[in-house]
Amino acid sequence: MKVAVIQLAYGDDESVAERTDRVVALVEAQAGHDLVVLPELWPAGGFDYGRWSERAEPLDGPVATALSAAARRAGVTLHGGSIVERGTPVGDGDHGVWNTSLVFGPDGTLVARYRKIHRFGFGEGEPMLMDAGHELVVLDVPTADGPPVRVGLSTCYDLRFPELYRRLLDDGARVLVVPAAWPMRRVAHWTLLGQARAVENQCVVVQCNTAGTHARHEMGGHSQVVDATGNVLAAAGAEQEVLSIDIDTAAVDIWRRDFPVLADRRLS
Ligand SMILES: NC(=O)CCC(=O)C(=O)O
Repeated sequence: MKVAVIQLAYGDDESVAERTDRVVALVEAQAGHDLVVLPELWPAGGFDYGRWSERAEPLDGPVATALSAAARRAGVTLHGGSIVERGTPVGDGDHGVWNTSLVFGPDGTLVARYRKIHRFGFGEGEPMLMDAGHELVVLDVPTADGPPVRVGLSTCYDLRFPELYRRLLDDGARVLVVPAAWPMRRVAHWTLLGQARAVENQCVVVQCNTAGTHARHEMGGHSQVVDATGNVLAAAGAEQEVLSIDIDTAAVDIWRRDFPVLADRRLS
C-alpha cells in the first residue's frame, strides 16, 4: 500500500482559499499512491480557536469540494485531515460543530467521515466550541497491487486514549491513521505514543502532523509511519515535508501470526 503523508506548514497570513490551492497542488502531486494523508484542521488552523467559527463549513463546503476534486484528479484515496464541520446540532445545548475528518475515494466520493471523539483543550478550544464525536470509523482502502486494506481513523489527542485503538483493532483495522496539530513542546509524546499504539495493537500507524507556527503555537512536525513491530519506517523533520512509503501490509499478518500476543488478551 503506497502512502503519502503531507506534513503541511502554515502560519497566520494565508487565506483559507490560498491554503486550499496549495494543498490541492500537493495532493495532486501524489498521484500513484493508494492513500494520501493531510493534517488535522489545516483549513481553519489547529490552534486558531478564534477563527474556527468563521471558517466552519458543511460537508459539501468549499474545502470538501476542492478535496474531492483533488482525490479524483490524483486517483487516490484522500484522508483530508480534518475541517471544522458545521451541521445540525444533535442535542439541546450542542454546537452543531465538530472536528471532522473526511476521506474521499479515488473517484472523489466521500467514503468516510470521522468526528473526533476526544476533544483537546481542557475547557478551552475544542471542549468549549465543538461537540464530541461518538462513532468509530474503520474503512477499506483500495490498493493498486493487492486487496483493500482496513484502516481505522482517529485524530490527534485521540492518540492518548489506547481504548479507542483497541476498538478499531476489534473492528479489523490493520492500519491506523492519525492526522494532528500537535505542538513542538510535546512532540516526544507524539512519536512515543504512535509507536506504543503500533506495538500494542500490532498495527501500522500513519501519523501526519502539522509544521510551522500559527496562533502563537509552534507545531511539532515529526510525522511518522511505524510498522506493526514498532519500527519507524519513515520520519519527517520539523519543516514542511512529504513522506512517501510503500507499506507491506502482509507483514502485519505475519507478525501477528509469529508473535500472537493479541490472542492472549483476557479483558475486553
Ligand atoms: N489538537 C490536539 O488534539 C492537540 C493534542 C495535544 O497537543 C496533546 O495531546 O498533547
